[in-house]
Amino acid sequence: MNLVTLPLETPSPAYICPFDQACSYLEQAAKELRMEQGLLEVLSHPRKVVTVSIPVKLDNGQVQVLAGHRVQHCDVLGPYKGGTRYHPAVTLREVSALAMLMTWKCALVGIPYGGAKGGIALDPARYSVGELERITRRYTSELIKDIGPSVDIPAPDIGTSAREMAWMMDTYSMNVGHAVPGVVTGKPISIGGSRGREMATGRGVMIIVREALADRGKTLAGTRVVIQGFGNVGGAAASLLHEAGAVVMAVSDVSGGIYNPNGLDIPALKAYAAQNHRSIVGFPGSKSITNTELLALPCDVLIPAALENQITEDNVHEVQAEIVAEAANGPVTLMADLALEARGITVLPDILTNAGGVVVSYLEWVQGLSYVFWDEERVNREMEGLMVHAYHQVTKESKTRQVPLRLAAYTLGVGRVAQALTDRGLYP
Ligand SMILES: NC(=O)C1=CN([C@@H]2O[C@H](COP(=O)(O)OP(=O)(O)OC[C@H]3O[C@@H](n4cnc5c(N)ncnc54)[C@H](OP(=O)(O)O)[C@@H]3O)[C@@H](O)[C@H]2O)C=CC1
Ligand SMILES: O=C(O)CCC(=O)C(=O)O
Repeated sequence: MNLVTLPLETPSPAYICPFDQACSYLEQAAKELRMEQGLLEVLSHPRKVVTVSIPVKLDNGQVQVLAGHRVQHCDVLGPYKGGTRYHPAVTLREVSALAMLMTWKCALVGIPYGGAKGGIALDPARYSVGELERITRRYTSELIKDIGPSVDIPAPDIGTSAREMAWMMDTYSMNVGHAVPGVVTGKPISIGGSRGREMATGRGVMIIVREALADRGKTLAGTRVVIQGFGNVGGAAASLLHEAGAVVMAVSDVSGGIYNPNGLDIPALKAYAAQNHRSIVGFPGSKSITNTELLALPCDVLIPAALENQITEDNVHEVQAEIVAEAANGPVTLMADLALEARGITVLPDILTNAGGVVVSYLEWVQGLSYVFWDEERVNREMEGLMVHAYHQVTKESKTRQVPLRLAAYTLGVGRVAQALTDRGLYP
């Protein structure tokens, strides 16, 4: 069998490779499942890796060539599914790690998808809207044979939103000659997007945190929460937790954090951020803090909702939370994960905690394929049902196997994919 092997990157001394970490978690699950070595080998490699050059004419007339990736990890359960990231730190190994997480995430929550992820190494803040549109359209054209509603379905991730999904859908549709809403999810409602998708990942985070608190005999009301990241996921989680009575004491974006021990007025903060070019620093009644200080604040629930590798061996001893809820993908490193466990701090793993986004993407795809669109209340109800069910399966698995929640989530997700591979005869 010819397996795709990823090129090595030149690491800085502090570099923690997300793909190596993803493989380590897979290996732990494989050991727990007593998986055969050959099957582990298959699951450790993405099925397909596409890297494209994206030439773009900038507004000043110069031409720049960007690198774009789409990694398809495994499609045994259904079409590949996963977001598209625009961020300067995007690399092929990062995208490959995120694609692998998507495979386990979809299997864990029981939706018929495989895992994929895409990304372009760029800082969207440095490009005009016109430039971003040209970049997105060219990236989509380059991937035209690799995506499609029954092949691979992109969605938003860091640095992208409904706007980019509309450009992707339009470019794909122009190429095939008719409208194909199902080629992306997270698109605007006017072209077949789902009600509830924009808030879905944050809503899922709120639901999982609520369930974890309930297991401890607690409720969201009065729970002290700290959130790193105030974008699609962190912003929605902050709003919904605030609405549910939690005290959101601190939030941050790339420029830094703000803190008020009595709780931030999240609706007022959103209005302030919208007027202030989306930055939150300087919000009246709050104290400015760094992202490093934010992660060390005493609180009940710490929610990293920005990038990977934020809680590491270097700062894990500073964490003063009872629960760390991974809203971002991979925000806690492998070593930090072990240290948190040793200190009795519960980690709600990313493949469970942030799955609300892909669940509503699935509901969007189902609505589009059936040409029947639901109200937001129904979308939220269906999503909540799947998330709560997955949470209880993970906690049960954790008790049965006597393993932390992450390993329990992995054994469920990886186990289902391995079973499907075996049943389909793809792994004789
Ligand atoms: N969107 C989705 O549906 C899903 C997203 N996720 C994951 O959630 C995470 C966040 O994604 P999303 O909210 O969509 O992305 P966004 O681009 O909408 O928001 C990212 C947020 O993180 C902030 N940020 C960026 N860099 C840093 C940093 N170094 N320190 C602190 N904050 C920083 C950004 O600040 P600023 O705005 O100032 O740049 C912004 O507030 C990612 O890990 C993503 O993979 C997981 C599941 C689904
Ligand atoms: O909604 C989707 O399809 C993908 C969401 C995503 O990228 C993620 O869960 O990390």
